[in-house]
Amino acid sequence: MTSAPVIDVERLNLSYGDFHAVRDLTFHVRRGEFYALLGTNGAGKTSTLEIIEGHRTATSGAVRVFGQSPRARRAVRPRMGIMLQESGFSPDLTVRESVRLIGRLTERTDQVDRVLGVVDLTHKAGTKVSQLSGGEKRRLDFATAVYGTPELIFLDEPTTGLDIQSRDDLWDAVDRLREDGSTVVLTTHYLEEAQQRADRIGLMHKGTFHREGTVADLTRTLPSVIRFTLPVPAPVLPLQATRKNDGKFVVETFALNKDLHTLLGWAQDNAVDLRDLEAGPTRLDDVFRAIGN
Ligand SMILES: Nc1ncnc2c1ncn2[C@@H]1O[C@H](COP(=O)(O)OP(=O)(O)OP(=O)(O)O)[C@@H](O)[C@H]1O
Repeated sequence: MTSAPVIDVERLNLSYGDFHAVRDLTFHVRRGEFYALLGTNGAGKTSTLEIIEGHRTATSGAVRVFGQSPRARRAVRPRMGIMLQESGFSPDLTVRESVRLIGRLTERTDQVDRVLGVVDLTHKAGTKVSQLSGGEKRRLDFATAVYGTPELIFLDEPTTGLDIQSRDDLWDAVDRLREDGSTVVLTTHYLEEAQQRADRIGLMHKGTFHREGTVADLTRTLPSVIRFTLPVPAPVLPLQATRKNDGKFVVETFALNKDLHTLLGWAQDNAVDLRDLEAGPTRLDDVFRAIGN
């Protein structure tokens, strides 16, 4: 990964009438990076992406994509693959015709059969869009990001409605695009997908960043959690724990390994059966839950 920025956003503002949807937002996405733009409902993610994609004009601020205005469509558009939440393919076109259309609209070159293979729709090539299942339509939407291996790919809730196999296939295809050097910008409410893959995350709330950084940056300020249930009666615990309404004990810690070691040693020494034991690093879900607290 080199450090050349593919996307530069400086003090971006967007108002819808009196409503200030994006507020002084600044961020950069580097070439080859996997950047996840996450946030609460109505945080301003779609509005921000629409400006970067050239679909909407900012109220103020500067946005550059490949060093150019996103409004310079002829220069910028062929280099971007945009998988929207709904691509709006005509219901009367076949899958093959739709994929061919992507080539014409994006001015990228590729082999239609290759793209059909990547999105696993070869067997549906002659089927009309209106006859596809929800998941198959979503895979056809994904073809817009795959066609011609664009340098910059936007994935807007890409796995919504996909079964596990199709999700895994989609992420495998994204991995291959990244191996070819593509930069990826993801929005999703499936936080685990971002946690597993994103190099950096911009976490939006009310039009601006609540936090920005790597997953480790975002999670390090919150404690890890150990949960378990105990048989009654049990000897006094070696750690400070809170007993929840469901009977589970919860230990919050910034020293997960050490405290887990202590707990397991105590259980063994006292022949205590630790039931339903769960322990793990802080998850992005917890960072989200802490927004506004
Ligand atoms: N065309 C519009 N006119 C007026 N307000 C709008 C318009 N589009 C979006 N908004 C408002 O701007 C705010 C940001 O919306 P946006 O769609 O960018 O959020 P989001 O982060 O993508 O949300 P979600 O996760 O719910 O999809 C919301 O409060 C929304 O109601």
